[in-house]
Amino acid sequence: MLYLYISHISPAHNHSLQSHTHTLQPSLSTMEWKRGPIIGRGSSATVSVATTSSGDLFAVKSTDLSTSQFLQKEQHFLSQLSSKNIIKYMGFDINYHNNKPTYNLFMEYATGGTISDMINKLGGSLDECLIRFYTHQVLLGLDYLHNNNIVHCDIKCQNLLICEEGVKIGDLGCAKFVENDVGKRDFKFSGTPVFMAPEVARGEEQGFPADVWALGCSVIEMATGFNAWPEVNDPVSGLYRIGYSGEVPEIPKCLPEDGKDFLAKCLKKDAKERWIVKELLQHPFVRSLNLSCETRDSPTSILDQGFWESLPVSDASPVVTRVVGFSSEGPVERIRQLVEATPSSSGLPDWDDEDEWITVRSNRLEEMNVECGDFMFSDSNVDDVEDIENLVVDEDYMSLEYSSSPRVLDFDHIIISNNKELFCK
Ligand SMILES: Nc1ncnc2c1ncn2[C@@H]1O[C@H](COP(=O)(O)OP(=O)(O)OP(=O)(O)O)[C@@H](O)[C@H]1O
Repeated sequence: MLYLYISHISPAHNHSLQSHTHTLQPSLSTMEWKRGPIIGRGSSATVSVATTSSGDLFAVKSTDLSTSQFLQKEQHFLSQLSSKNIIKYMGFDINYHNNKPTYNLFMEYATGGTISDMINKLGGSLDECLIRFYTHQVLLGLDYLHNNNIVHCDIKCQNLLICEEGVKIGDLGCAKFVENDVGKRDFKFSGTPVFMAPEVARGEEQGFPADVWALGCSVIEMATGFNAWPEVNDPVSGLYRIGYSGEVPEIPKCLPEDGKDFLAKCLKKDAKERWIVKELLQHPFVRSLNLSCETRDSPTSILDQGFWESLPVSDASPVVTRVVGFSSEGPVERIRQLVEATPSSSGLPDWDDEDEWITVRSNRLEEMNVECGDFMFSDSNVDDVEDIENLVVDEDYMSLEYSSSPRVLDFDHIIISNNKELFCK
């Protein structure tokens, strides 16, 4: 395995948590933890890998306390859920980061990144078998949520996380209990415009069928590498088109017949005609998974070693962003409000300005050699690393090959993922 994370923690910026710890889970509430490199950014928060003092990795999703309503909502939902297809909750706390009160949500670290990352890694689209497999896993997660009366409201490949046991649904910041909307004229709706179902774009309702539509859009992204409405450039015209044009997204020709049929069932314009998750779980597209895929040589299972190689850190802001609105205004005013609710106005801190982290992923550092106490990098992109104190590496790093002229670096503290400390200067 080839993950490599280097955190650059100068003594002045060492944010082990001592203050305001309110975690629900004793495992993290009583332990210090250390924030590592940023592994993802969304419109409402920044996600970093983190490590406990015993070297266990987890993910921490953080934002300013003052703008943490989505994160607190996510905590509320995640803390009540337990499913192998929903990202596992591990607690939360509030601490000071850059002298600002910061809300941190702890969850399991999805070592494989997101399905979006996987699409990029595999050259812009996924193999048919992988699509079947991932779709099945997402359906299982949705089935669990819907059985618990929860609509996710923001299903998209960027929120589908690849863990060792399979795909798990993440980012429950937009989720809601469905009965809360019954009879309300001013229900809140949220999500990402190009994944929104027509009834959501029109501000009518956002129930279980909206998650099914978004799953259909996600399958299109898995198959083509593009969102379901590739010609849509801005959310205003996008929401008009989705809500009022009567069009449905184009079904990718590259999908097999059962895949096309599956999508047709997900992308019914009329929410009442759309198949529900339980029906889709019986659809041949996901039912035939084992028959058609098990014997293939290609890496169709996420358990294949190759799939666990490092994925690039997602630097780009999301292509399409989360929006929130109310249905009581007319569509024009509502859509205008949605556009104004883009990340730049979300209050998300500019974590780019932080200087305490250097993020290095293994795909930039494959040429590396390890000697006792020293690490050598041949990657000229690694700059300003003299003060690195802490290195977290997964197993097997010793087998990495080194070539070309290396730079030699010293580290004070080295941890590998099986919790053994190897070398200390
Ligand atoms: N548990 C995790 N393990 C690994 N990576 C994660 C995890 N959670 C989130 N990420 C990464 O961080 C990114 C942002 O996370 P998330 O979507 O939860 O943030 P957000 O602010 O709620 O985003 P959105 O723009 O959808 O509202 C994800 O796309 C993913 O790349």
